[in-house]
Amino acid sequence: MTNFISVTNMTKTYGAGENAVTANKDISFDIQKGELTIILGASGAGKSTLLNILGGMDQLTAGQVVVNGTDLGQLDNRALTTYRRQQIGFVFQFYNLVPNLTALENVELASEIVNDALDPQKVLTEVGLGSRSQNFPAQLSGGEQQRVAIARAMAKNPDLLLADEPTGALDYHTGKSILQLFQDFVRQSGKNVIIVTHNSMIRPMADHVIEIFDGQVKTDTRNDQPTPVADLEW
Ligand SMILES: Nc1ncnc2c1ncn2[C@@H]1O[C@H](COP(=O)(O)OP(=O)(O)OP(=O)(O)O)[C@@H](O)[C@H]1O
Repeated sequence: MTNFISVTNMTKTYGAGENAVTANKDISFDIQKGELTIILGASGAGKSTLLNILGGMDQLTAGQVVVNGTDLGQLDNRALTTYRRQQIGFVFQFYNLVPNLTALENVELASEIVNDALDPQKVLTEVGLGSRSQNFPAQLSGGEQQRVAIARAMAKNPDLLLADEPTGALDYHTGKSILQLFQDFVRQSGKNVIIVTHNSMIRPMADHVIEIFDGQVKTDTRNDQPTPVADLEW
């Protein structure tokens, strides 16, 4: 197995002097190719900070982060932008769709900025929204909007899909169907998904769970036999 991601003694501090906040402290872990990884932790533990660094949205303060052979600490802003564009798909808690564009146009927006994009209509069909492509976000339920957001992230054909509390605004059953989509995507594409959550009940669905407490790695556990989302109850 090859390491797809290596994080070594990574520290992220916001601000300076008396006001400095160290959100990630000396974090180390590896992630293998094709893994569904869950980063687990309470509010304020430093999960989003870690995800933002992996996604090139923020720069680390110390240590090393290598994603798919790219040493993120060595990239200037311009190179980080290219990295974000070409290699990363993001899914957020509140979907972040453009309200005056249709579902299809929202997905096209992402596919247009990369070289090897997938067909937007096809991807919408894959997430179960093939017949809703002409609807605007306000005409879709929360779960459907999140499916559009996932289609938008997947259409870029990224090596790494990052999701920050993707079911945080959804009810139990809708949330479960969204998690199923991520698990299917990993199994079918062999690509990597990292889900950040505070919900420890979903940990059995992952291949790998990294628990963050107070900015540090508390536990790092691999799961040889992850549970299909359909069999999970919480
Ligand atoms: N841009 C920033 N400037 C200053 N402090 C920040 C910034 N971003 C995060 N922090 C601080 O870093 C710490 C970790 O925040 P982070 O958002 O990573 O936690 P989290 O585990 O994702 O929490 P939540 O689940 O509530 O989003 C917090 O104390 C937060 O206030």
